Amino acid sequence: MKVVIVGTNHAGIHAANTILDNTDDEVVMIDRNSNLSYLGCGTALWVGRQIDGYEGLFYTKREDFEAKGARILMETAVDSIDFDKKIVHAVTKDGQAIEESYDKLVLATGSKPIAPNLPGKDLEGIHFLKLFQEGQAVDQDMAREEVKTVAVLGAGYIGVEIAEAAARRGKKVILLDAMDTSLSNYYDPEFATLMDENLRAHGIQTQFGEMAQGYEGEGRVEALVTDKGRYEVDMVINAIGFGPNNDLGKDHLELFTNGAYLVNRRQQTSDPDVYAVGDCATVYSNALQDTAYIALASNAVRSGLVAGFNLAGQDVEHVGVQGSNGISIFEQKLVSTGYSVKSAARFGLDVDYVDFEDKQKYPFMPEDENAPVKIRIVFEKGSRRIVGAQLASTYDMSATIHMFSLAIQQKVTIDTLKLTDFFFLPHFNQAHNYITMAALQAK
Ligand SMILES: Cc1cc2nc3c(=O)[nH]c(=O)nc-3n(C[C@H](O)[C@H](O)[C@H](O)COP(=O)(O)OP(=O)(O)OC[C@H]3O[C@@H](n4cnc5c(N)ncnc54)[C@H](O)[C@@H]3O)c2cc1C
Ligand SMILES: NC(=O)C1=CN([C@@H]2O[C@H](COP(=O)(O)OP(=O)(O)OC[C@H]3O[C@@H](n4cnc5c(N)ncnc54)[C@H](O)[C@@H]3O)[C@@H](O)[C@H]2O)C=CC1
Repeated sequence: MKVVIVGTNHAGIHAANTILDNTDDEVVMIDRNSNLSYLGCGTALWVGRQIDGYEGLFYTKREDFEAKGARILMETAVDSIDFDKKIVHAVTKDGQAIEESYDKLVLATGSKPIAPNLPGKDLEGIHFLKLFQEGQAVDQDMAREEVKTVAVLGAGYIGVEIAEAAARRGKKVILLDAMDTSLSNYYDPEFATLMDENLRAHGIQTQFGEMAQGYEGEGRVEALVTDKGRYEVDMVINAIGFGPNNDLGKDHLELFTNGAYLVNRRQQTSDPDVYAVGDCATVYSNALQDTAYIALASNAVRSGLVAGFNLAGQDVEHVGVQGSNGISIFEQKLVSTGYSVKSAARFGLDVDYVDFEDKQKYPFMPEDENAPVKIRIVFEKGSRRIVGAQLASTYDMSATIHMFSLAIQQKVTIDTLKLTDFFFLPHFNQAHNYITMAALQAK
């Protein structure tokens, strides 16, 4: 069998490795970029000089796939697919048109940053932050002495992380968002405002509840204008979310409401010979118990594995996802899974919640290794199954969210959690720990 994979980043890589490790199939991998496996999560760490450089942000290379027998065509853009004849049409970097036939096709074309369609959008100094090359452009622009003020449009995950990086580079940073807090897609205001205070405490100016209306400047951006003000800036980074890159299959395959390729639990699209994985495809949300779109590397990796196993002849169903995520900015850490109270309402879930706050360890433990942890557990009224959790602390409590992720997946109720056995050792936690104490509040 011949499998063609379009897109060789996280999702495509994991599909390819799974097929190559489990079959003798012919595998052809095609990507328009010159690099593969770039961990975008490291961009802010590198730009903010928290790590030495970008070299470690690539975890595999073309030679690794060639060694396993794959043919890999980089800097080759697929421009169309004949789904009836099962032929992929592409153009190499030298402008040569090529064709690849397939028995099975994997679309792993990822996502595109949403581009604000505002006056002045083509001025110099306005950036996006997805590709490695875009990270390099941001890094180089920030190195310029004249760039003193950086505006970040969108206070989601990318925006907050790059705002921290710009502040660490000594820039004056203005972080703007249409919503009233940062991270509003992931956290309720009681948690998001902790991040907002943290950002402001580190000198970042937050302008929330403002809609950008245009960029101004002569050749290069000089100001960002919103419905509430005009901000003089030397550089702008746009980070208002991702949308699925469905260019190749949108006229042939069934799509989700946002344009993502609709896939079943085996990552198969409406064309049984075409699989879609990663940010270009839908996921099954266990919290919602329905199809959703959640662009995350963690989802890309797992969906690539599922498609790979099925293409290798193993019948594997995706268990679904919770959209578990985390962020660590200066000292503040936030992790969440499933839905917040706010996002549950947006998705039509009728929920209740419990809150608790306590120190991670007993107060007799050294102060510098201890800190308060705030937790919220969200559960569905009626079924009482857990559908979300959020935690905030300066202590690294991040691993706790894995348990909640599994709880949502397995439909654990808030009542089960009340007496669930959690180990206790003073070095780590308290006997009446904040998970138990929060769950016990549920009426
Ligand atoms: C700055 C940043 C930080 C992030 N941090 C995190 C994080 O901490 N945790 C997390 O879970 N997620 C994070 N993400 C999200 C994560 O990077 C994405 O969810 C992930 O990259 C999706 O992987 P993918 O393989 O589906 O798609 P992509 O990474 O978008 O890759 C798609 C590939 O397809 C190729 N392609 C597209 N069209 C064509 C074509 N026509 N012909 C040939 N090739 C094509 C592209 O060149 C690309 O290589 C972050 C993203 C960014 C930008
Ligand atoms: N730590 C992690 O897990 C990370 C995950 N990612 C993922 O990458 C994807 C893209 O990240 P982001 O671009 O940060 O998307 P996002 O969805 O996290 O945030 C987008 C933000 O832009 C705001 N916004 C939307 N339209 C706007 C407008 N017109 N004007 C002002 N603000 C506007 C939204 O309110 C939101 O806060 C997401 O799926 C994210 O989860 C990215 C970085 C880190």
